[in-house]
Amino acid sequence: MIVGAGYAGLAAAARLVAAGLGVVVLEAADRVGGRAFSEDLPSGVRVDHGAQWTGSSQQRFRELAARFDVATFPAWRTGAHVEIGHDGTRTDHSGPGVAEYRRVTSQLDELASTVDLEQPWRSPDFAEFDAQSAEEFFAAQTHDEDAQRRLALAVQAVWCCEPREISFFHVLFCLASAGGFERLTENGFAQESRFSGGGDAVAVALAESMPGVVRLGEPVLTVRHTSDGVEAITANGVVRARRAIVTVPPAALERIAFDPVLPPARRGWAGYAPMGRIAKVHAVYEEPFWRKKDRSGSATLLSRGPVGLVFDNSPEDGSHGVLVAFLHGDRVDGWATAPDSVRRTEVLAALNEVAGPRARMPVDYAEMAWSEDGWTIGGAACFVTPGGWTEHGELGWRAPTGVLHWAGTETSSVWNGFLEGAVVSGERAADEVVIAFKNAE
Ligand SMILES: Cc1cc2nc3c(=O)[nH]c(=O)nc-3n(C[C@H](O)[C@H](O)[C@H](O)COP(=O)(O)OP(=O)(O)OC[C@H]3O[C@@H](n4cnc5c(N)ncnc54)[C@H](O)[C@@H]3O)c2cc1C
Repeated sequence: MIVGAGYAGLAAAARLVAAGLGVVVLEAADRVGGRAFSEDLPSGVRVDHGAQWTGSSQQRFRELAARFDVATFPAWRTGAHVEIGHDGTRTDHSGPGVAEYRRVTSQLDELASTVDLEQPWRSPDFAEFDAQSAEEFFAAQTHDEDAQRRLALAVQAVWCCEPREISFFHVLFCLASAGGFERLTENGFAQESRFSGGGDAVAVALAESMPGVVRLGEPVLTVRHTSDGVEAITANGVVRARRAIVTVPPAALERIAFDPVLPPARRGWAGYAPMGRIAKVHAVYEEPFWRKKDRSGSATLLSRGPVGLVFDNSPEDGSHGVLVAFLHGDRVDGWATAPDSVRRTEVLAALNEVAGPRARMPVDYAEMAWSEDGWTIGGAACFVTPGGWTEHGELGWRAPTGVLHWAGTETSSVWNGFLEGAVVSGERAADEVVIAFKNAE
């Protein structure tokens, strides 16, 4: 059995079905896709509340998309980028601190190149890097406050937390898993293209390719496991299997009662792996009016407001204009709990800064704060707090617990935190199950 019908669970299921095994996927929500969730707004525009981009170096995911004829198109980028500085200064280029920022990020790449992705605890200076936060490392490398603000925004954008919260080793590990800082943060890599049918289109196609396998609206409440098998008690009954692959993010494990309780390392790991905080807000317009002024619609906001990044998320056919605002880390916390009208006003004020007064008058408007999502409880992924890798990485990260196997993007050595990581993790866990069955024959 598989717990969770996000990309990890569906990729695992497809691998097991291909190996001729009987599989059931238990999904709490009433849809597949997990952190990839697309929706048609009243204007007819389809938006991605969750994952939206893919890049050509995300090989397994692209292969799956091609298998199901899910088309992609290049993300909209032409025109000038806007940057709003911490003091509100607006420029059409990058402001101060860029050279120093680049010096530190190339240092990060150098350190990341030494990370052992399969056994991270064997990496050089592992314990030293894991003991400190990214903030501590940055402060020791540069006194340039503008560069530090840029580094902070990069951490917020990628890990959806603050530099003070995240293990510096975890930053290096993720950089290594993606192939470098540039691939994570610069246009044309992780943000190269979007899906014509939405970020969950491949998930929907995968589920449809395995009729009867996925059971929606079936949250797993308790998992009883022995050396002989596993029993999941769901809201609808009991499901039994020889092995289980659990794909929920570590932070969501606390919603499942395990009997017997999970080993200390696995529980400890989950305690060091909180979910990031992210919200996306889409504002839809009759046309992408910013392009008439040769603006790309993309912006970096180093100012104090809730919005950190803005992109042109217009549909492929250009029938409407869509701006998407990203809110991350501390910036989400106060915003998400503010009254509707305050949240909307703050986001539209930021879009006004970026694209001009027409941005204040969208024809459609949609918010999604992932911390409010009942089953995923945050995003884009879990991050690891200082000391977590050292305390529990070796035994708690993804080593199987008897008949329980662990998947989900957080367990991936490749593109950890991304769709690609989810697929790779699901296939790896499925292979563990197949090998376990062969060994038992
Ligand atoms: C706002 C946002 C933007 C993102 N943008 C991108 C992007 O552009 N590109 C990219 O590559 N990645 C992006 N990501 C990350 C990407 O979405 C994730 O890495 C990926 O979807 C994780 O897949 P998963 O299968 O590991 O986990 P999930 O998608 O979280 O799947 C886990 C599933 O388990 C279910 N579940 C939880 N608890 C239970 C339970 N008790 N019983 C049964 N089911 C349960 C959940 O409902 C969920 O469906 C983004 C994420 C977010 C939130």
